[in-house]
Amino acid sequence: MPTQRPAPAQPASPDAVLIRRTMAEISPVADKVTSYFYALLFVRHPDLRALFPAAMDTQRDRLLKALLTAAEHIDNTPVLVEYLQNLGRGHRKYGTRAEHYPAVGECLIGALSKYAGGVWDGEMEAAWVRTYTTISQVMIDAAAADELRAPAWWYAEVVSHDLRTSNIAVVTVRPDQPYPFLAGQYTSLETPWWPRIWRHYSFASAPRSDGLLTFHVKAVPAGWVSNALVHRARPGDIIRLGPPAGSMTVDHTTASGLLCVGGGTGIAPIKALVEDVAEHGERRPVEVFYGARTNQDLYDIDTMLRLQQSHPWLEVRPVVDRHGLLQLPDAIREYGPWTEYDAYVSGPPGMIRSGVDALRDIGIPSERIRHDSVEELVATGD
Ligand SMILES: NC(=O)C1=CN([C@@H]2O[C@H](COP(=O)(O)OP(=O)(O)OC[C@H]3O[C@@H](n4cnc5c(N)ncnc54)[C@H](O)[C@@H]3O)[C@@H](O)[C@H]2O)C=CC1
Repeated sequence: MPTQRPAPAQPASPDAVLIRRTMAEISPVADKVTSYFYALLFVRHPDLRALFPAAMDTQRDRLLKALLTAAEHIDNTPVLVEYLQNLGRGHRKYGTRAEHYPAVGECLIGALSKYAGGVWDGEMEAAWVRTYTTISQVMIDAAAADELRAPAWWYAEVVSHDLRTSNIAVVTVRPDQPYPFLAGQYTSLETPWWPRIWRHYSFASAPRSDGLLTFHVKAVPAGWVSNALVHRARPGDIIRLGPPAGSMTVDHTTASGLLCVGGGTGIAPIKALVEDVAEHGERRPVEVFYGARTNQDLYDIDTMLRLQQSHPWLEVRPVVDRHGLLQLPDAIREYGPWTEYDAYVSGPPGMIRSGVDALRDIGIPSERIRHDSVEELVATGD
């Protein structure tokens, strides 16, 4: 998930125009395109079925969505290349190999040509072939480069499980081999109970000398992985981890302050960023706004206040919603000025959206606002 970048000023390329025309045509029938795409893929290439989860409903449209997002933003090269490299590296854990890409491309084009029949012609097909070839080559190259330096996945043993509220757990694991990452990044995680279903979680601590990794997990309704991690996982269980990803990391080349906004379990990477600044001993001002729906939802406030006690440069402000009214963006506006700060925003998508708007309104330029969330970021870079 790249951080935000300004949109390129150039007009759309001819291929991008054709790609977008296809997208406009298929958007009312996107579900049908997805079903047909997977049907084609599994009928023509039954060996690929084993790379996907037994029940396809939860991530049925993830592959197609990622492909279409990438295709749509084909002109926004820096954002796209970073996104695709990440995607290519991340695909190693599924067992994806270079020879699988043409099969997927052929079924993608098969599904698009069927449902975009009204506008589909040779020129459009050629645009998709070129675009898909570029996308897959970036992913294949990134995976090949990663193979030389990192495993496709890590096993990790749960060493502690701390149920903080009825639906939030702090889970600590020990990877089977060194796991290099940066504070502010996230990983993908698979539990033994739902094979091949992977979910993203941020590291809740900066890298530690004992090599342990901690995650904050909230069980969400119908969240298979999150419910298993909160209600079922126990010390001794073995999970799998994908590679680290994300660029919401601290820029140690500047001395600017950090304005951190964390909502709910989105506080996890913010805590890691605070520890990172502490370890670098830079004494930069760090202001944390920690938002939650209720007092009880501030499940990590004790840790954050302890950090504040040990670090005079750190200010932690809990912000609890009032009568169901969301408070976080307003709270940021009340303080400041923030012109000398870099901003870090982490939490639910709606909070990121309104948080980023609030930060821009008070004069923080987009390039100084960092947050995770692939689709939104690619979209704002549009
Ligand atoms: N577990 C992890 O490592 C990480 C989780 N996340 C994401 O953080 C989210 C956490 O969810 P919950 O704890 O259930 O959060 P929540 O729904 O309880 O909300 C947390 C805070 O965000 C505010 N908020 C929510 N929606 C808002 C909106 N539309 N506009 C303004 N403010 C809004 C709330 O007022 C509250 O202060 C999830 O979406 C998760 O994917 C993000 C980064 C890391």
